[in-house]
Amino acid sequence: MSNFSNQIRASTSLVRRLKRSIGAATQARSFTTTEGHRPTIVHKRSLDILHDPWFNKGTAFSVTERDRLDLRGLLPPNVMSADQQIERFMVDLKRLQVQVRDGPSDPYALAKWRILNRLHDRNETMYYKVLLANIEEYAPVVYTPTVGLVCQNYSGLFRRPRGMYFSAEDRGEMMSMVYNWPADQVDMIVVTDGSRILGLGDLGVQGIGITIGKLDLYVAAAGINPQRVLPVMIDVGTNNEKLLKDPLYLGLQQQRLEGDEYLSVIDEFMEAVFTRWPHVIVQFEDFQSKWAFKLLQRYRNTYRMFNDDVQGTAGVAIAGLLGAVRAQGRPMIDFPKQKIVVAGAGSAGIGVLNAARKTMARMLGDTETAFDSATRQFWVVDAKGLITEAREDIDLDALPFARKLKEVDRQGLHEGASLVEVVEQVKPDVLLGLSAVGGLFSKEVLEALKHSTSTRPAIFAMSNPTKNAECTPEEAFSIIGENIIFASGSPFKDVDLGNGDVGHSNQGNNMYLFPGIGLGTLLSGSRIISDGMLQAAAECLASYMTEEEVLKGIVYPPISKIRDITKEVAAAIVKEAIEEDLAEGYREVDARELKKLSQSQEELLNYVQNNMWVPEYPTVVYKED
Ligand SMILES: NC(=O)C1=CN([C@@H]2O[C@H](COP(=O)(O)OP(=O)(O)OC[C@H]3O[C@@H](n4cnc5c(N)ncnc54)[C@H](O)[C@@H]3O)[C@@H](O)[C@H]2O)C=CC1
Ligand SMILES: CC(=O)C(=O)O
Ligand SMILES: [Mg+2]
Repeated sequence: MSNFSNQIRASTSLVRRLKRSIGAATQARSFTTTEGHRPTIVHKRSLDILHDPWFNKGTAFSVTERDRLDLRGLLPPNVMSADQQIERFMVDLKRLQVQVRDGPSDPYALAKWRILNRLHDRNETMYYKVLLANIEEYAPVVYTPTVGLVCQNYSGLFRRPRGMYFSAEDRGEMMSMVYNWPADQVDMIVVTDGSRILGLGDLGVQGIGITIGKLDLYVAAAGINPQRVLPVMIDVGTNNEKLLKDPLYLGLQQQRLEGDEYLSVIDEFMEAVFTRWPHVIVQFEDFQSKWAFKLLQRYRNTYRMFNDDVQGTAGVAIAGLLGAVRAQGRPMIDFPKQKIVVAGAGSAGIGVLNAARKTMARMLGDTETAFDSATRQFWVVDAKGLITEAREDIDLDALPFARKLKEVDRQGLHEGASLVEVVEQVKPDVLLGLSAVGGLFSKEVLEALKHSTSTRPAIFAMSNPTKNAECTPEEAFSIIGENIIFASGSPFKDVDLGNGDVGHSNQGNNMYLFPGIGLGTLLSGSRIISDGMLQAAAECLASYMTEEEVLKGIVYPPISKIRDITKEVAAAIVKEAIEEDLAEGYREVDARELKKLSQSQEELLNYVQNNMWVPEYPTVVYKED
């Protein structure tokens, strides 16, 4: 344990291969006669048929065919005609041609994604080998920012299905549908309902792209076996008017289910996956805020699940915020003195606020007074401006952070004050954006931040993808000056400050935590994912950065180190699960043995490392069923 981590503890008492063998040995025979008279006889079902270019019809399989061939849930729900399929393909092809001529950047990224995606479909070992060896170059393609563009264009890009689709039409069927997935063991599921994909809003069924991107990182960073990951899309409809009217949209064309109807679908899904795979871990991803918190509360004490946007983001933000304190040359225990303005009070913003307040309060002694005092360090601005107790219909999750009217009055502020006004008056140490509004940290806002009382103001422009970042590092360094800390959710290049120095652009993204949270939970065999485990993950990330790096303004590791940091985070999770008596062991390592090996950090790290899948070809032998 590093000094830094000890300091935290002391000062705060912080305290798939998919069963491709199915049918592989069976040979398909086809008796082709006059079209429409005799059926084609196949000796394959399920994914094998979708992966067979001779018999695959993709989205054109009829509902009855889907039932006969065990395809329910393996395809998006909307059945397409062959003409529609061709139209969709041509629209996509022509759009790409036009865009290649007119503007190179997006199509280039999409073209790279397509090439990688085809490799993913042909050869997973090679795909992950390529990804891992070039993670700095390709993470931005398979993950943010390009994955956002992929989701926006998914109906056009869709070729081969990957993952499972559970739709509102599948109610009552999910318990049997889960058996259509060919893998008997699934370790990690990433699920979305597509309601808030990155900062791009409701993308309906097209949101499956983000679950695939996140699971790519699970394999690359955490070494989760690719045969044991499952991307899931729960299609309860969409409120995206454009998609509702689009004849080529692949999802259910109805308004989203709400209330108990919505909950019953998610409940049924959870029950089904945990019945088939009792040890699976489910990561909720990009659910709109109004459901993110409710679902987390509903399931977190019963199932092995977490919400990445609420909890993963919070941990990453805490690590960065602590790094920003150290970068000022101050002890980390000064964190509770930081004045923090947060723009955005959705699932991510509120998640960060709750966790940051808790960390401060612990540092101050964990009393009620400490909690109150910590709360006063935050000013929250949403679409309606500064949140105060005068806000009508205030969101219950934001209520604890509503500023008292008397206080804001003294500060020359008021209910609904603009972000510029707030930054001008508060002169914060940190300006953190999780608003999904690109350019929100305008010239005026950044000018106002020049008057920060901090010796080294920190700007966290965390919204994704790139175009939604609240500001760019060039803007931040050029307007505020060299002596700042900058982090963004999607990657930006470092800034050449013109004097031989570099302005570091950190990537503050939950990718530094979620793979380790999943891996650590798996290897500990913990029944649930506790706050303590998440706190341990955040502390581990914070302590990963050396004093020298932090003083240079580097508060997050480079993505090239993602496997290493993930291993450390996983070990921290395992250790905490053992301490909280939640660990039940993994495979042949039972709880007692786990406890024993966790006495030595080296042994614990070896245990984690030895359980990480590596993309190397195994020797393949054939055996008849
Ligand atoms: N860097 C990272 O690791 C992560 C980044 N994010 C990003 O955070 C963003 C927000 O995600 P959610 O909280 O789930 O979304 P959300 O839609 O629930 O919340 C957005 C919030 O921003 C506020 N907002 C809108 N316009 C604003 C304005 N002009 N000024 C101030 N606030 C404004 C809204 O009122 C709302 O409170 C997304 O872009 C997402 O990509 C989310 C999770 C992780
Ligand atoms: C990074 C992430 O989870 C998001 O932007 O939603
Ligand atoms: Mg997310």
